[in-house]
Amino acid sequence: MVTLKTVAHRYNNLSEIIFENWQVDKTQQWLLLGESGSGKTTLLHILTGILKPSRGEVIINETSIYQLGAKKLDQFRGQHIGIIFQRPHLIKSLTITENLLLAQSLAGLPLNRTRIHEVLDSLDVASKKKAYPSELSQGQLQRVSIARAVINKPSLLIADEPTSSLDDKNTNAVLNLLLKQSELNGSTLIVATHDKRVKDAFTNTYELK
Ligand SMILES: Nc1ncnc2c1ncn2[C@@H]1O[C@H](COP(=O)(O)OP(=O)(O)OP(=O)(O)O)[C@@H](O)[C@H]1O
Repeated sequence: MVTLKTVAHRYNNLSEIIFENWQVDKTQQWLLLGESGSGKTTLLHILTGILKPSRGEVIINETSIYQLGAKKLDQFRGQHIGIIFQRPHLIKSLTITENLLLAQSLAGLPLNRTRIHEVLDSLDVASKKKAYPSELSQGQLQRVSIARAVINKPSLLIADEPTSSLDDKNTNAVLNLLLKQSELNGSTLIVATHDKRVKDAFTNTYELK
């Protein structure tokens, strides 16, 4: 499902960050751990097609992603990779439904309002579908961010520090949502964090040294 082969990255003249080979199988749930500065964000950018590593190969769903042209890579990302950022990235001038329609459209997929309702409902925010992001609470916004990440049933769902600003109760709630949504959508889940509270929920760990 996801394979990292002899991947390493060097920023300018800094020393090379070397990533151990990694094989992630379909529907597995992984934690990506590492201290600050160890390269988590770099690896997430490499995995999501944003940063071409200086060397090595990244294969997602049998596609070696950095061999795709820019346009194909953009479309591949929209269709196969869902990303949940630490803070919600929604477009303020669009309603929740319009934000999700945009995610379908950017991936080159047909617009599907039934799917949007179904996903919002599974995250308990369907009542907000006509609202604007500024009208939602932080917790609701985070659930909508998860909805946007899973709307196209991505094979790979990636969350970057989803719990670092949350208290224990909300940390558990968000983790459970991520685990449930990855199962519902048949997605492989990778959660990057330095939040040790998250460790117990996962059996697979990739640790950056
Ligand atoms: N654009 C860049 N140009 C130069 N160096 C960079 C750049 N981005 C990151 N680095 C360096 O690469 C190393 C890894 O950074 P990265 O952001 O991947 O770490 P991280 O594990 O995500 O850290 P944190 O948990 O603090 O966000 C660090 O030494 C950082 O200074």
